Formats: sequence, C-alpha cells, structure tokens
Amino acid sequence: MTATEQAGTSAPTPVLSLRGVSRSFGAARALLDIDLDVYAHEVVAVVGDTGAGKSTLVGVLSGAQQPDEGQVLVDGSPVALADPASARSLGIAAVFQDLALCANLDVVENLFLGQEVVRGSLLDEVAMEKQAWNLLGQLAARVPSVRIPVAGLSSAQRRAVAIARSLLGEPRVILLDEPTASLGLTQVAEFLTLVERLRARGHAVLITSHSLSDLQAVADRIVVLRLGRTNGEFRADHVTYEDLLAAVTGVAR
Ligand SMILES: Nc1ncnc2c1ncn2[C@@H]1O[C@H](COP(=O)(O)OP(=O)(O)OP(=O)(O)O)[C@@H](O)[C@H]1O
Repeated sequence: MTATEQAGTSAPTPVLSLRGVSRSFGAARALLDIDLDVYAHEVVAVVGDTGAGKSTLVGVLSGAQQPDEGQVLVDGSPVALADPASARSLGIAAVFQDLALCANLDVVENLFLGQEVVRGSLLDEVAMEKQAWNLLGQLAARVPSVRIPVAGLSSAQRRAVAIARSLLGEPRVILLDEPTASLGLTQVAEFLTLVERLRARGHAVLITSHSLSDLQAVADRIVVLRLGRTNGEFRADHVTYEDLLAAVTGVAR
C-alpha cells in the first residue's frame, strides 16, 4: 500500500518524480530546476531540440548521472540512484539508443545474457525460448524466430528485443531514450503499438524524442524541455503541433 493510500486519499502517487533537479557540465546547464512526475499506466513524452537536456534527464532517472541539486523520488520517497544497478533494483529500467545488444547472438541469448535460466547445472533453453516468445507476444512484436542472430532483425524488431529484455526484471518504470530515431514510418507505427502494450501492462513509460509528431499519438502527457528548463507541459490530446513547436523553439505564437 502506498503512503497516499494509507492516508486515505484517492490521488495516486507518482511512481517516479523529480523535484528541483539541476545538472551542469562545466558552464553548460543541461538541466535546471526540473520537476517531473510519471504515473503507472501512463506514457510521458519528453520532447526538445538538440541540447535541450533529454539525454541528461534519462541519465539522471536511470542512475547513470547524478544531479547537482534536487531529488529523485520513487513512490513519493527520495531515493539515491548511485548507479544504473540501484535504479534497476528500484524498478527503473532504461533502453538507450544503442540498445546494447550483441549482434551475433540470437534473440534468446540476448534476452537472457547474464540472467540465464538454469535447471540443475544446465541452461533451460526450452523455458527461455518460451519466455522469449511470451514477452515478445505481449509486446505484439513479430520476429521470424527467437533463434536467429539479432543482426538479422529490423531496427524495430531489435528495439522490441531490447525492450523485452528490460521487462525481465518486471520494472515499474521504463525509460526509452530516442526510440524512434532510427525507425521508418511503418516501424514507428509498430513501436507505438508496443508502447501501448507497455502502458496496458501497467508500466510507467517515459520516452524522449526530437520528433513532435511521432509520440503525440501514444503519449498521455508531453513535457517540453528547452535549454535545460521545462518550457511547457501538455495533455497530448489537447495540444496542437503549433503549440508544441512554439514551446520547443521558444518562439511566441
Ligand atoms: N558529458 C557532457 N559533457 C559536457 N556537456 C554535456 C555533456 N552531456 C551533455 N552536455 C551538454 O548538456 C546540454 C544538454 O545535453 P543533452 O545531451 O542532455 O541534450 P539532448 O536534449 O539529449 O540533446 P540531443 O537531442 O542532441 O541528444 C547540452 O548543452 C550539452 O552540450
């Protein structure tokens, strides 16, 4: 039971929050006084131009980077994300642009690398294959076989494998950094279906993107970063492309 439920109120507690987070690199202010909330069953898109602070934000939320000021909260309580392992242990998984897959290994080997299922002293290949198909099926991801090297898969299929791998630890929050950057139009559509599946599974999903239009179809909320600051927060079904563009570029409408 969360603290909020114990207090007898019905307002949900965000799974993941930032309060007053700042992070600089020398004179470059990558993030400045950022507040952010992400709830279960919600997709939040963080959009912004080059250098807006999106990667730094994912770095802080995933434990890869530490804020200079401010707090990260999980279920409303401050946490220290000293490294990615601490973030993962708190239920925060991140999938970065490079996907970190081994091209020569097959789908099952990539999914279970370092977390193989064993039976006695042997790998339980049948159980791993079954779980691989199950996870990919839950994401509506179509791959010809789970026994082909990931080098033979499309960009969208490889991304689905990387996301499926992140689900093995049953994370509550999934961070996707620029997931649509290398995808064609059809593949973006497949990816959006996958994100809908993540939301339906109850995950809190945060996606960063340069593209204003890709994520509007699937996001519940859109947060705009500009020069390290929050420059607008919108309900995706209420905002126009022009309003988003104005917030991204800082040009008044
Ligand atoms: N390791 C670093 N060293 C120095 N400056 C950095 C570093 N990482 C980020 N920055 C600076 O912080 C600011 C925010 O960068 P960040 O990469 O977070 O933005 P972004 O929105 O992800 O941009 P892009 O879309 O180009 O990846 C930029 O001014 C960038 O130059």
